[in-house]
Amino acid sequence: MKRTGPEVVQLVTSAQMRAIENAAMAAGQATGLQLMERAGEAVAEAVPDWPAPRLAAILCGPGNNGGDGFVVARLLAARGWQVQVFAPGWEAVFPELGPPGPVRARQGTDACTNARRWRDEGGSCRPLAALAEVEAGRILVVDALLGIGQTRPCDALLEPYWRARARWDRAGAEVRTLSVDVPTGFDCDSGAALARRPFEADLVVTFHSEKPVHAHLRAAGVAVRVADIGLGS
Ligand SMILES: NC(=O)C1=CN([C@@H]2O[C@H](COP(=O)(O)OP(=O)(O)OC[C@H]3O[C@@H](n4cnc5c(N)ncnc54)[C@H](OP(=O)(O)O)[C@@H]3O)[C@@H](O)[C@H]2O)[C@@H](O)CC1
Ligand SMILES: [K+]
Repeated sequence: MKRTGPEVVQLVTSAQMRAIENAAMAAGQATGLQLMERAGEAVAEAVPDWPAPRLAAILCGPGNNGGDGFVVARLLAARGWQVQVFAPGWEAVFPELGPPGPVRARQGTDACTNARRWRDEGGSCRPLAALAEVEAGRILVVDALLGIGQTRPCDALLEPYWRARARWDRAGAEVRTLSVDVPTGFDCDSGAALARRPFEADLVVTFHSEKPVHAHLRAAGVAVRVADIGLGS
């Protein structure tokens, strides 16, 4: 019997990932918007085809990780999913979110372009606190709150999710969880927790290469999928 050694995975840090993306964009290989679209497509492809009724609760943060989430929202809605987007910091694009809070999305980004596209195609957003109103049923939670850009504690962003999750679990809801790139609450490069209770993903879809955090997650039994978004090897 042929013996095989442990799988060797090439890990890429957040800074290396940004350099790879910037080099591809500078070389005209892809625009940031195209990379974001491919990232969102890869996540949407990883979503299981659940029978209806099924709700995708998509949590979109203020940066480009949130931008990936808006792409996923659009693609899942086109696939017939009921979609609700919860988007802290996006009050400038979605007035229904009410007055601005402490988290603010930056304007003029690729994430902003995708937030506007979601709005222009008829999508709306709700504040994170409204997660508590989601009826317990078959729920897919897509965590696009924070990705490789997270460097500081984020308990305030996760608290509404954990409160809603406790209620869903008590009511016997069928909940699955998917994180875009990096589960919210983890430092990408050290794998250290940035929250008392980081997001717990059944599946993480990351792009181009695994980052150090993914080795920690895989060791803990989390499924990690690496998607090719056309950045070369
Ligand atoms: N072309 C590309 O680059 C591609 C990127 N892609 C995707 O982009 C992701 C990286 O995007 P990113 O760099 O915008 O970082 P991200 O993780 O969204 O967070 C930064 C934002 O969050 C904020 N923030 C941070 N901590 C916070 C906290 N505790 N609580 C509250 N807010 C907090 C922070 O705010 P600030 O620090 O400015 O106050 C900033 O606004 C990457 O993971 C991948 O998913 C793909 O589409 C492929 C192409
Ligand atoms: K995430």
